[in-house]
Amino acid sequence: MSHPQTLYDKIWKDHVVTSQENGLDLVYIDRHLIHEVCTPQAFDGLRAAGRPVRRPDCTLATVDHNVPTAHRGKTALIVDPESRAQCEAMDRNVREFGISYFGLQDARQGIVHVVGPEQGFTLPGLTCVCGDSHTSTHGAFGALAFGIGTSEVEHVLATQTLMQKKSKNMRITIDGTLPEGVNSKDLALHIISIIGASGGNGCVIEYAGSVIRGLSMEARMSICNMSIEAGSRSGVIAPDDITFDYLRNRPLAPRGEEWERAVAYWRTLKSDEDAKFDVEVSISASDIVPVVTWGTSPQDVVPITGTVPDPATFSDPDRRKAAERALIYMDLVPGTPMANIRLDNVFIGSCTNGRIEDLRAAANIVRAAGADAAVAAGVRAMVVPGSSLVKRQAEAEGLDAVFRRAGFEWREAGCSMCVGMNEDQLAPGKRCASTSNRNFEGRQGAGGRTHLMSPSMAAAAALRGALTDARQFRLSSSQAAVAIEPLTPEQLGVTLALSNVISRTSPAIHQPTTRAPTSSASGKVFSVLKGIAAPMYIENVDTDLIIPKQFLKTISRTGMARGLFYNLRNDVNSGAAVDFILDTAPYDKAVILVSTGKNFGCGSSREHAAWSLEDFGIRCIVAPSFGDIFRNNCFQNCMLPIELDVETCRSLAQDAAAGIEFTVDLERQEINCGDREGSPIQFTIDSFRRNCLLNGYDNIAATMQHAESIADFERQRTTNWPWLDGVGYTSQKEGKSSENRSMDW
Ligand SMILES: CC(C)[C@H](C(=O)O)[C@@H](O)C(=O)O
Ligand code: SF4
Repeated sequence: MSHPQTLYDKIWKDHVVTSQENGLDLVYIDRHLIHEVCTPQAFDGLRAAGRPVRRPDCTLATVDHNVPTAHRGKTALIVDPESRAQCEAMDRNVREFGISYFGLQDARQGIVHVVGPEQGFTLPGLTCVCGDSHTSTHGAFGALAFGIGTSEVEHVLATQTLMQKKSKNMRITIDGTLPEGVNSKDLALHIISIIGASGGNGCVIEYAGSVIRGLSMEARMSICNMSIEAGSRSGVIAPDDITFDYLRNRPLAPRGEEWERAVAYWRTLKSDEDAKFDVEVSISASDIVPVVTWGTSPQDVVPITGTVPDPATFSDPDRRKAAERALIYMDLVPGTPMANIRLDNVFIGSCTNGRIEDLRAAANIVRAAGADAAVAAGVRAMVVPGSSLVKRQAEAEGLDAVFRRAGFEWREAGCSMCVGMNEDQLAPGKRCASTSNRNFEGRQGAGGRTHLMSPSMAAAAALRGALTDARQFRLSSSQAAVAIEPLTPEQLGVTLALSNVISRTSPAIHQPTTRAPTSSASGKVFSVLKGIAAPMYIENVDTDLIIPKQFLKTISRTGMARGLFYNLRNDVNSGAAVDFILDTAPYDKAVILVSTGKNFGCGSSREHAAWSLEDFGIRCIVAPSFGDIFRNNCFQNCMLPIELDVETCRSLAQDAAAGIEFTVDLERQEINCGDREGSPIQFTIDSFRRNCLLNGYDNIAATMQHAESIADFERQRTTNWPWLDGVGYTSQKEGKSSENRSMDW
């Protein structure tokens, strides 16, 4: 009998193109979603090396982070020049490389993680990546979906594969019944508060149990979306009839006989009864209440009926320090009842909670508050649908009217104030109730203060002008929501307004030339690094803190040192430099960073974090643990992330604080400094990564040595899962050849 397997094991096994002796696997990628922030440099890389996109039929593009939400003009009308340049780069790249694209004026445009499922691009059993950390969202379909950095985006565009190390298996089982007024966002935040923001490091989380089985697809997406905030690479939920019902007739889902075949396969995608998980967590649903965050990490969760915690009560010293810092940033005093905290802004939207069910939940609170319900005086409340189709659906149901009547702004689709890369930013010192996923320092705007919560809680907060228990607002039967007519498949594909059809073409596979691994174009290698190390004592240093959003709006890879730790180095209001270790001698020449706090580089997949450190001169980071995507991004840039236990990191930080010079020797895998000579600290790096760094290999060329195996895998894939090939949008606009047709449908 074969070894019992988890769902993750099964998907992984089905996608291994070839296994390396060093424990890494070359994994085939079925679906690649792309957006404008993390791709310009990847396309430039392809162009420079003369490489094509291998599978345009498996790639789908949209614009979301930089788009205005006040209007829907052409790309050329985007006011901010950097935002415009990123969107224009996307317009150009999709055209040049022949990729299906939902541009700014397309009726299907939206946040990449809303668009993929909406179109049936996301399916069970597949591997899905995107240069975005919340790619974990797509795991709700029983897919293995994870975020990657820009170099890996380029790798996938060129090879349709990634060299990956398999993660551990973690299962979180939620049984029982969710109490009334408690929803999937409360559940997601509750989970993170229990396992912590680094609780899922190195793992893929499978969500299981009766509560998960009872959730809608949209609720499951919200939960998988937040997996990254628990430090895990991905979340996954076994597909079932709820999944299949959601997908049936979506524009890119298989049809007819192929649908039947797909469903039969999808039904096998579940963990075997006695499969072993490396980590198991059980949660009782009845323990969960409506929650909000009080601090600057998504793990800082408290019931809305509770009070701001006192850091002195935290036994873990690092946690205590982090809490003290968070309370200063959030301008909160321990013991303050959460429901007494007044607000300036409310943001309802994002890839966590910008779907139709989220907007219905928020609108139901407004309806329940009565005909003269109104946003509290002095509060600015925005509703930003996750996609243009969600917006259209909400308008068909009259939700926009409910919001507008009460004084909410009804906007166009995009990421908006979740990250503030467009005009929608939280002003310094302002406090926002937000349905997004990150309450990091400066996340919604430099100096802004974010409280995370569910859509119903955010709507209730908008009406009261303070954090509020949404259970106060109950719909009477006469106020119950009107009958809901979902958009038809035709509307989802927008075939009436736009003459695109979905066609199954035999996939055009574009092969890059096979080359032996050569030194990377940059010529960078890593062997021995000597120099000053700077200590850092913050837990969960997120990549927003390493480099804030305004520095992601570039289309180049260079000149990013200016953005490094920008909000720690500069006063939020005046922009003037403040004391910061990296601006103080001798640390202004640091080549190594030693973090005593775990989970360094958590959060966003922005490779800009690695680029900015490197541009500053830092090529090695030592920490007790790393965010998975950040760690990979370091390797891609010939930088060395070294994981050591907390005690060793603390002791190295002491040496760093004493200004002692360090030597990091990758060949020997050891760190020497001061009087450690003779008894160096040992570390381990897997042999593949080590070789790449020592020799400065071009990873894409290394992968293309397996060109034959990749082609074999693709042939087998066409036989086993034909629905994964060649499903794409084909423009049938008359008189336009595929070369010169507009991709901005
Ligand atoms: C811009 C992108 C890299 C980023 C992410 O990876 O998450 C963004 O979506 C975010 O939410 O911070
Ligand atoms: S987390 Fe926010 S910024 Fe990132 S993809 Fe989702 S909505 Fe966009």
